[in-house]
Amino acid sequence: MTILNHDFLALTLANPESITPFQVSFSSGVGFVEETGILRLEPKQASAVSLVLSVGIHGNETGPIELVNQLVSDILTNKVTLGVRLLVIIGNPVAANAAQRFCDVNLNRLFNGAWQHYEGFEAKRAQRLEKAVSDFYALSPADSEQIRLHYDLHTAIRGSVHEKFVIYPFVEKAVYNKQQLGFLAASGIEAVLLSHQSTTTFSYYSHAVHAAHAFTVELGKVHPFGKNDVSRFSELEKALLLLIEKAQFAQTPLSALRVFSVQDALVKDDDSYQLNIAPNASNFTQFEAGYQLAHSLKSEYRIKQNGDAIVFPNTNLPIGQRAGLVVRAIAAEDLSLV
Ligand SMILES: O=C(O)CCC(=O)N[C@@H](CCC(=O)O)C(=O)O
Ligand SMILES: [Zn+2]
Repeated sequence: MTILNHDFLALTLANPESITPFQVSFSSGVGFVEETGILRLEPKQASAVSLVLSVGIHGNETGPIELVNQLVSDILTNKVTLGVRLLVIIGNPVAANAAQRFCDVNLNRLFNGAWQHYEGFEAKRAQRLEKAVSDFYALSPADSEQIRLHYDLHTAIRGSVHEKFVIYPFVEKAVYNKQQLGFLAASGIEAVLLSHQSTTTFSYYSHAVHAAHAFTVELGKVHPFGKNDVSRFSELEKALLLLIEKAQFAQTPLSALRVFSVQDALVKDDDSYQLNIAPNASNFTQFEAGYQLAHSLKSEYRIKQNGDAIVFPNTNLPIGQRAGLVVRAIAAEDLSLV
């Protein structure tokens, strides 16, 4: 018999590939373990908010997993009252057990159906996670009365000038949601990157396919299980509690946010591809116009404007994948908001 024992993370790591579905009750609702690492929590009282919280899409990004596992435990033990529909996802339990970012393929490149071109655990998992999100939102029609949310929580390989930041998925008409930005600012997010193109990430999938307010949320530097200082997530925890218990969005003025537009995605085009940065360079390190940021036998990339900065530099990946983003600061007042 499967026992949840208020510890969704322990259950998931003990059953990394699959689990027989089962149900649990708690005072403010009912929980359905639909598959390993996929827990749907339905409140007793009907709610217009359907919130997806995903963590561990990269197996070694443990801080957000610990944060969300504690939240789930507090709901199951009735310390926190569930006031919204909540889908909790621990994305890649196999990689989490191996303390690795992924096993065969980067799971966060396989959404929007990209999984169809790959094999292995991550490909199957991306398909299963899309189905979980799809089924979850199907129970909350995409109309003006319903609010679909997806916060995909990560930690980054490197340190960062702005410790906590989000990637706002590419939105066709470049109109951004004021309430969501205010909520992110209240959650301790310091910077927002406005994505310049469609991608195959989990948050982009929820935005593009399900019209959810969806964000990749970076919460600091990656650490192993047990080595995270979860007090660094306290503002996010507080804002999530208000959302989960009362369906309210904490708000901080948008002036607290630095905004960046993504200018270019650097793509590794050859085995010879190199980034000309210090090995320990932080995310948001700036460069001067003309600086040769990347080169390979096939191409080079020079900085276009003074102050353009790099985020997520990484060349330890297959040819064809993103080796970094070049971002440029823009004035928050220039954003079109709704
Ligand atoms: O630190 C890094 O280089 C990567 C951290 C990370 O996993 N970031 C996400 C961002 C996804 C997005 O662009 O929305 C990723 O690379 O998958
Ligand atoms: Zn990640």
